Amino acid sequence: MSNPHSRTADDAGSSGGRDAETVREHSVAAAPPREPLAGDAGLDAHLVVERSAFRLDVALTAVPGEVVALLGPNGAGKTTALRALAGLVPLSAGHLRLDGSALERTPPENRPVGVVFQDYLLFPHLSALDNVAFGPRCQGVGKAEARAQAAAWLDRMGLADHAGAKPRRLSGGQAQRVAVARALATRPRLLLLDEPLAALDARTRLEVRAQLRRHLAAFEAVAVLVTHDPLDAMVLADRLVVVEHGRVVQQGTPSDIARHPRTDYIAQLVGLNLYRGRADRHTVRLDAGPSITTTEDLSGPVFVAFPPSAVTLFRDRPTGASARNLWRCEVTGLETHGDQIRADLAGELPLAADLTTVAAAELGLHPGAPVWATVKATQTHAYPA
Ligand SMILES: Nc1ncnc2c1ncn2[C@@H]1O[C@H](COP(=O)(O)OP(=O)(O)OP(=O)(O)O)[C@@H](O)[C@H]1O
Repeated sequence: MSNPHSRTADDAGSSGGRDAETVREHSVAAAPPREPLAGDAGLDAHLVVERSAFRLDVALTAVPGEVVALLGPNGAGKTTALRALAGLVPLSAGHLRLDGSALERTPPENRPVGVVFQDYLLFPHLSALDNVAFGPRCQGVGKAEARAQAAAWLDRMGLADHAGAKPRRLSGGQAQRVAVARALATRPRLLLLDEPLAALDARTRLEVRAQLRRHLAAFEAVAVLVTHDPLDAMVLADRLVVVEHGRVVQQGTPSDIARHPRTDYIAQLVGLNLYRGRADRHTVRLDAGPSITTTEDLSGPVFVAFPPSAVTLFRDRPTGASARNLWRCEVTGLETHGDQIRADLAGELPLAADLTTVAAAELGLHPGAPVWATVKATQTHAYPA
């Protein structure tokens, strides 16, 4: 979702004359009385949105504390789904319940929903502190208390020194964190993030992704993020919901989906072997399993990722091959995707490997076949967790 409305927040001044719609996007006014149903905590949505040549029909559920990523190609309907959750697009059919309360008819400003937009939409005339204090103020919190709450959020985001800065003085990564703080300061029961890292350069993205992951892990309500980027989705989310042509084509944990992609798009996009471990220079000891040698020189908790195409399989233990990143595995599944075969491997390191049909035939791969798998350190990618 690039810009949910055609206007910007330029006219959001520091005093009362703010654009009503802008206010609505970022604030949660006192919610009308709702009648929660017992045992229905979290999100239960069936989003149906009819457009001239497009129909979104997506069921989405999540429990409090869960981070769900909506992943899909351009035009799949991710943005439409996010806007429907925010109340910026009406449902044509279906339902939307949050913590047991029906929200279909609740206007956006009354939904307990926080949104972080792709371009952040920070109010340019307000300091970082006042941007964050804005939500609590709209909820009726007194000025001093709202500012105190905002200061605490900025502190949590590592931005205490930038509280007085206007958005134009903030780096992309800092502005992103202010936008997250602003959304969280309203204490939403549903946090929506639209391509939260897309506006950042590659280097900043790494750092901000790791920080965002920590904040999302600490967030006790439901978070839904939209992204094109499989790595963002896999690192940030507990569960991926892949949408193509307005429909959910697959959902599951990142590792389930990477190992058992159900469409060619997913196979290409989320084909990523991803592990957590602890780095000591170029060696990462995995939380469960062996070590992986990487080119990055890191220490402490990290992720290591490599694509299935980086894995080379051998029938017999390769002689002369470096002992690094060499694992004995067993084929547990084979799936064809176009002219590629994805092999699902179990063993000391569960992983997915892509190979051509010719290579698979030459290796005589079949479920139960023992194989040796290698990955060059240069084809792995390690980054702080
Ligand atoms: N206002 C609109 N009126 C009619 N059709 C629309 C409107 N906005 C989007 N669409 C169509 O709805 C479909 C889904 O668009 P949407 O923006 O939700 O996809 P997306 O998955 O978010 O794509 P992207 O990743 O490119 O942002 C597309 O076919 C798009 O052309």
